Amino acid sequence: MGGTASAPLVVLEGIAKGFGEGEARVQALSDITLSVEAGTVVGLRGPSGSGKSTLLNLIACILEPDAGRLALAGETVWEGGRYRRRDLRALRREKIGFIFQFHNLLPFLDATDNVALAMTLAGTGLAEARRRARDLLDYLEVGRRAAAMPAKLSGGEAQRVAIARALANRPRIILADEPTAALDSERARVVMDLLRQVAREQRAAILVVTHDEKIFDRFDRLVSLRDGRIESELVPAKAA
Ligand SMILES: Nc1ncnc2c1ncn2[C@@H]1O[C@H](COP(=O)(O)OP(=O)(O)OP(=O)(O)O)[C@@H](O)[C@H]1O
Repeated sequence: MGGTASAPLVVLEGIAKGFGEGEARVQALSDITLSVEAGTVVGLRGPSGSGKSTLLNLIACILEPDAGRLALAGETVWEGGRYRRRDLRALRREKIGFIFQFHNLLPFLDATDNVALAMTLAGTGLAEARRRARDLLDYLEVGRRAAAMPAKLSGGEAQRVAIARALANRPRIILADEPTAALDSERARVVMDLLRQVAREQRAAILVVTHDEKIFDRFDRLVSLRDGRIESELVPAKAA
């Protein structure tokens, strides 16, 4: 890793993104400059339509920016009107883990295989993938549910399985879209504390889109978007 070890894992410089043409044009993001270091959990908040999902999708290379520079894990990924990497799918698989509001577990695979699948798709053999899946489920304290089908898991358990899946390929960057929206306060805090632990122990950068005020104190930084711009940023007071 050498010189890039201490560089921020996510860097956006002057990023802009619009949708549509002419009268119907919507400027979803304007002049976004933001860096996220390893070991940090950043919250993204803002009113509906302020650009939170667009920002996450740009970092994930699912949407292409119109202007600016995007660098992930020390590598410039988009600049000067084009992607600097050809294989965006491989980039996503290697560098990024995703966690969604509704965990999106596959209903016909048990917890272990939901996690293992992410690894086999990336080329890991099935036996090794299952072994690591069980280790991850243990790490997230849901190991005793390893053989359960998603329909039998509680919301909090399912979200931990989804986090295990997001960690499967050891991504340094984790993007989460409202990961606690379907959970009560207690479980939401547990999930956020797990994400904090992952950030610290695995030196990951985690960005979480959230409307959920009950977890605001769990972030290292809380960035507020309004009308596609960064309106403010604060360091929340930490609750015990
Ligand atoms: N694919 C698209 N085509 C056209 N307009 C879009 C598209 N995606 C987003 N937008 C517009 O871009 C702006 C930002 O949307 P975005 O979904 O990023 O907001 P958000 O902050 O995530 O909102 P919410 O909290 O409701 O999910 C909105 O005006 C939205 O209507």
